[in-house]
Amino acid sequence: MNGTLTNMTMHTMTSFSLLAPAKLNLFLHINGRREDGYHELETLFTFLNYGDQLTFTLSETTEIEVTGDTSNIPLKDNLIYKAAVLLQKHTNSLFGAKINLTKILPMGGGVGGGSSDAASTLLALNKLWHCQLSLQELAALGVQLGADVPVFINGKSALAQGIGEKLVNVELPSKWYCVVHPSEHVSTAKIFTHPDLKRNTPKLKGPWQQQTLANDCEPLVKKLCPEVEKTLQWLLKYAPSKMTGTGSCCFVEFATQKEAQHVLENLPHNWDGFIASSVNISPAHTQLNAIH
Ligand SMILES: C[C@@](CO)(OP(=O)(O)O)[C@H](O)COP(=O)(O)OP(=O)(O)OC[C@H]1O[C@@H](n2ccc(N)nc2=O)[C@H](O)[C@@H]1O
Ligand SMILES: Nc1ncnc2c1ncn2[C@@H]1O[C@H](COP(=O)(O)OP(=O)(O)O)[C@@H](O)[C@H]1O
Repeated sequence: MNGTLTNMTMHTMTSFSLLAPAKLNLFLHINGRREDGYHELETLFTFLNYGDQLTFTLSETTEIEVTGDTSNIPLKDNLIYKAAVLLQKHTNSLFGAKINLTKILPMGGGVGGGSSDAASTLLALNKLWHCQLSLQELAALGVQLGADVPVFINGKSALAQGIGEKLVNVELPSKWYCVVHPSEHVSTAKIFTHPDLKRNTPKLKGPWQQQTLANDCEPLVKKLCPEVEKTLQWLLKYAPSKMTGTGSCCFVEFATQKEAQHVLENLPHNWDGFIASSVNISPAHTQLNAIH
């Protein structure tokens, strides 16, 4: 077969799917409030092999269409749509896209669902529209959509500072997590603007592995959301329990899937939950690298 480039039809992908993985904050320290009202953080991000499913199809018009589990979010407020429009304007792209969302992650759960959707949209359309922006350029766009969009664009477990955009990659051992979502939505903005939030934790001195670590949002969220307090208490029967981000999701960590599954099987009926293993490389990046 004559394999020279000139005789080959370049098969460019015009439709593919990407995961928008969940993230966990294995600890979250708040060092202080900045001039712009955002907070200086020190937090450890890892990804889970579990998340929303997004399908992207190239369209010859400039229209951006979002279908599927858009629930009650107006199109203009959907972070998927906002990400697509942001990239389209930034690159003066003449293409559009049809994007379908299968929502798996709880909204406002502290697992980064909306931010991850936005990041996977930027990563996918960068490839679909042949924009060829670097990850740094995409992260600089992404941070305009949310403070934890950059970590999903970067796609590696990371120690983060700044508002969550200054990243140092880390290698963590893979673990199994049981993540529980008490039926309460916690607004990230409400927690960060609350007067009782602990926001004076000093920066870590030395390796994080040798320090006392916590989620500084936990005491306030436990006070405001009794269901979160109950969830953390209930999970303690199995392992040390933590809340991720500003909540409301809480999690316990195990070495094996069997242990995580056991907790899930005993979950009280009014709580949702899932189990997943952690990965240092975002599954969205793994999938993207397999698309030619
Ligand atoms: C707290 C973290 C920890 O990973 O995750 P979640 O709990 O949201 O999952 C993130 O920093 C959240 O990132 P994200 O959810 O994108 O927040 P954004 O939409 O950017 O910000 C929502 C609001 O939270 C506050 N905010 C957020 C991040 C930050 N470093 N300081 C802040 O003060 C601001 O009041 C902002 O208006
Ligand atoms: N595609 C989306 N998926 C989830 N949330 C979205 C989306 N688009 C906009 N949002 C809004 O973003 C907010 C935060 O979403 P999310 O990132 O899931 O929270 P968290 O970071 O706490 O996990 C939600 O209140 C929701 O209204």
